[in-house]
Amino acid sequence: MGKQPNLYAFKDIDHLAKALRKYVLQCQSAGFERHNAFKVAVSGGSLPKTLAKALLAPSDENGSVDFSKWEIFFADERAVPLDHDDSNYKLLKEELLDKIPSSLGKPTVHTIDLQYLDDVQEMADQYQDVLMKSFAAKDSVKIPIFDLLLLGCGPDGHTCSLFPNHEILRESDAWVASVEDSPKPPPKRITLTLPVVTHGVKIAFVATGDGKRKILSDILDTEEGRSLPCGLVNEGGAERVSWFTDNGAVEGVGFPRRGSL
Ligand SMILES: O=C1O[C@H](COP(=O)(O)O)[C@@H](O)[C@H](O)[C@H]1O
Repeated sequence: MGKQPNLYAFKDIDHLAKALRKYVLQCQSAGFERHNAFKVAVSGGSLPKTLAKALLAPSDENGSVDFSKWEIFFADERAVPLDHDDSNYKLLKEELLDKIPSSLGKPTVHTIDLQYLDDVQEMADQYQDVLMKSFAAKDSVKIPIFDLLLLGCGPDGHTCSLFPNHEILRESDAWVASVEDSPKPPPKRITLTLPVVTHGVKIAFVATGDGKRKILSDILDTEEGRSLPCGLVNEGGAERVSWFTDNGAVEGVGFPRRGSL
């Protein structure tokens, strides 16, 4: 059997957040060594709240967050104004960005271009240009390699705005794609594509609560689950993928757990 993703299960969100903090700080150090910056893609949904718990905790033996060298991109974004309740940016802003103390520095945050709200393909192309500018310091960059992608897992196995059985899963050229028919509202979105997600140096899923139990069991324990978007990320990212879960989400899941980071 090939290399496997790592599954970590914690007794509650506080313990998960502590471990997630340690993991992100390790990724941050690796990014700073690699290019004196930390390029991270962040999802919406339930992730920003847990992420904020991890990152806004006081500095500890694992180090401290230096947001001044962070470049934050959206793993997916909904085609809505930035102050709309469906905006992933709004969620991240309220949960995390607005609460960062000045002592931790200010991250660079790459939001969608609002002039393309009515044309999501243009919006995706423009966001891809933003990635190109950030990653393609050398002309030869074929795909952006994020230091870390922080992802959620929907109850249907979607991640980013990569939905089960959607043609977007076959996109192999574009770095950013548009979605006009998302099964989960709102329908219009942009998303990083599967090859970009699976090329990340590290890829972390955060999935908590009883509501995620069934889908985690499908993704991690069954053959069918391998073709779900989260299963495809597991397959492509293998040992570079880590799942941060709580006991409620993985009760009954047979996939072997890792002890510690
Ligand atoms: O629509 C979305 O859903 C997923 C999963 O959300 P969750 O609330 O089940 O964690 C999220 O990762 C994605 O960014 C978002 O646009």
